Amino acid sequence: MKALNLHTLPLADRLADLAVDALIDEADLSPKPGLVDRRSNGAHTDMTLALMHASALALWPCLRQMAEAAEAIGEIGVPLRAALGRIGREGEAAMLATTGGVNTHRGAIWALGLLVAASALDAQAGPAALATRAGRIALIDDPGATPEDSHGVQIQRRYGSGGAREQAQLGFPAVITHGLPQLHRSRAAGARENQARLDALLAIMAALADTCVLWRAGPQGLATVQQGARAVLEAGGSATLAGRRQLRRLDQQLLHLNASPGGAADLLAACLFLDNAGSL
Ligand SMILES: CC(C)(COP(=O)(O)OP(=O)(O)OC[C@H]1O[C@@H](n2cnc3c(N)ncnc32)[C@H](O)[C@@H]1O)[C@@H](O)C(=O)NCCC(=O)NCCS
Ligand SMILES: Nc1ncnc2c1ncn2[C@@H]1O[C@H](COP(=O)(O)OP(=O)(O)OP(=O)(O)O)[C@@H](O)[C@H]1O
Repeated sequence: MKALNLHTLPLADRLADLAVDALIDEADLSPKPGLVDRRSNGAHTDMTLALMHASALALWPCLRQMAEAAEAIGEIGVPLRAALGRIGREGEAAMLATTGGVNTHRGAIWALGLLVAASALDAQAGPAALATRAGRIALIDDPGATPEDSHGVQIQRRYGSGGAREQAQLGFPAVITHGLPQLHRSRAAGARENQARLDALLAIMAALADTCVLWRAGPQGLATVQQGARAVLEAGGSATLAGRRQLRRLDQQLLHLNASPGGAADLLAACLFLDNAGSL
């Protein structure tokens, strides 16, 4: 039987496949502190692993359309930003229809949408160049945006924290400076892939002002998340017994605080996407 040559699939299909794979891998990764994973629903009462999977799969058409729009428009500017905004809002509607109104992947549509579009403009670019290019798209005002009072907007007002929008506009520093280097360091040190990914998530958590955490647990909760994530890595990471003990402790603390690092989880998916984008 002739093997299927994946490279014959259109670029936009391959990018959407890669992004959905990253979302599924993020959801499956266990044990994640406070988040939905294979073990439990973490600090969430309205989400399950099956719901995360269904949501991820429902986003495939939206991610493919974003890549197609970038290929068709061919350059960074207002027309591309407007197209991504429109498709992103349709993606959010598809997500909410699939989950019965639960916000499973809002931040992920934003981060992966920008990265998929950046990759479609130049599939040969490396992770740092893709993140910078995604940041340039995020800096453009979306002419179709309507004012909203999301949790992120309220947190920005209360604490001045820039959240998902600013993280993208800066070129995803939590991923490029923290998540990806930690993923590579842990792999090089002999950690299993699952452990290297957990370490990458922890490195992102330690660096990020996650508005999901700020919303539910305030600045004190955010400090607990950041310090706890750092403590796991300083103990040797999730490949060591001491690191796993700290990770268990952090998970219990987050459940007690009802806090969940959802923004860091979205950025881990972005990190996994960028790690694999070279294999296109
Ligand atoms: C910019 C976005 C994320 C809205 O941000 P805002 O902070 O107002 O919203 P909200 O609190 O509902 O969601 C934020 C999401 O980002 C994640 N997040 C939280 N903190 C961070 C952070 N510091 N860095 C990255 N992601 C974060 C969370 O998981 C959450 O899901 C985006 O959803 C948006 O503007 N959507 C409109 C449609 C659009 O333009 N889409 C473009 C597709 S490329
Ligand atoms: N494995 C995961 N578990 C939980 N959340 C995740 C996971 N992966 C990504 N996320 C992100 O976390 C966000 C969910 O956070 P949260 O439930 O705090 O949001 P909310 O619905 O805005 O607020 P709340 O439920 O606190 O009122 C999602 O938008 C999603 O982007």
